[in-house]
Amino acid sequence: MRSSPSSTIVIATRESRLALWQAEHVQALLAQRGHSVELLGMTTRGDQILDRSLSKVGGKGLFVKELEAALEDGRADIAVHSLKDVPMDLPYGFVLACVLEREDPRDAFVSPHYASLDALPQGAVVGTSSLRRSVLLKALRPDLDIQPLRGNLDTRLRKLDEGQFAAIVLAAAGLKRLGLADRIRDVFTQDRMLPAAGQGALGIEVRSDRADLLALLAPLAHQQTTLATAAERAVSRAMGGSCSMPLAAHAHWADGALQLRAAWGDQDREGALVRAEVAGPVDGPAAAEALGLRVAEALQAGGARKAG
Ligand SMILES: NCc1[nH]cc(CCC(=O)O)c1CC(=O)O
Repeated sequence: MRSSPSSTIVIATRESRLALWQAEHVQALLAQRGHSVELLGMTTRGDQILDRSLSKVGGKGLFVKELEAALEDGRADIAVHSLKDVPMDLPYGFVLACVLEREDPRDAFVSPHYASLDALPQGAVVGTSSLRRSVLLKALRPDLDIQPLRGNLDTRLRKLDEGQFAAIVLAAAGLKRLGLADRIRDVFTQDRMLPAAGQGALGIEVRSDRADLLALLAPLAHQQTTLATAAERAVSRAMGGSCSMPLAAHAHWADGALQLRAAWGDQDREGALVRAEVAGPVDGPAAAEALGLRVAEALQAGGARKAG
């Protein structure tokens, strides 16, 4: 049972430095609105399994299940997630209450010795455990030796500094949030490396029966990010997306329209990428979803195959 008074909002959070930053960020936003907020730190299966590629051990749900258990039994009220790590369909009884304004959605090139991907010598070892980043890197530089890289941000940077890799590729958002922006040597433009659905955005999950929290959190929503990420997540959902599929989806606003791009990597044919792009006016969640479905159809028309 929770010991705090019921007027205090309890945030369930993983205990990595990034997760804590994100939970504290939401804590500060709610405090500004006069709410009292406490954090409940937890270790998830995804944090414990560090020796295997996540795509082999059950996917991204690994990072959210324990947090949902805390919401279920009332130990906590809300869970703050990197939207990228939130499965496309939440378990029954849970909803995303809101999506906050997005940080930099791009991927970053980090290296002690080289200024950019193009500057890497032939056959250089590059660390990433993201299938999406692997296929996009292979498409840009087929000669590279892509090796798995797991662990939280500090662990990944330490492995780089120890010399295990010539370079690593990480989300710019995480580095910026932790004050590590000076480690970024280069950022990838979206025509070179398209981000994952939801990258850089935060989502707040609650139990769907908590109308009180849905109302309280609604003002934190950022409408443009909400619609852009809804379109991105619709592509992923339509493709049966999980982290075992190399799929990129990113939407940005241009001239009042939402421009949605996606890329799908064929794991059977190294370096083969299917790309699709659709733009249109989007005035609400249904239109965002429809844009996502159009892009998923275009991917499939180009040869992309759904999972499962
Ligand atoms: N999969 C791990 C993960 N989940 C969220 C982020 C940080 C960036 C974000 O908020 O999207 C990261 C690290 C990374 O991809 O380098």
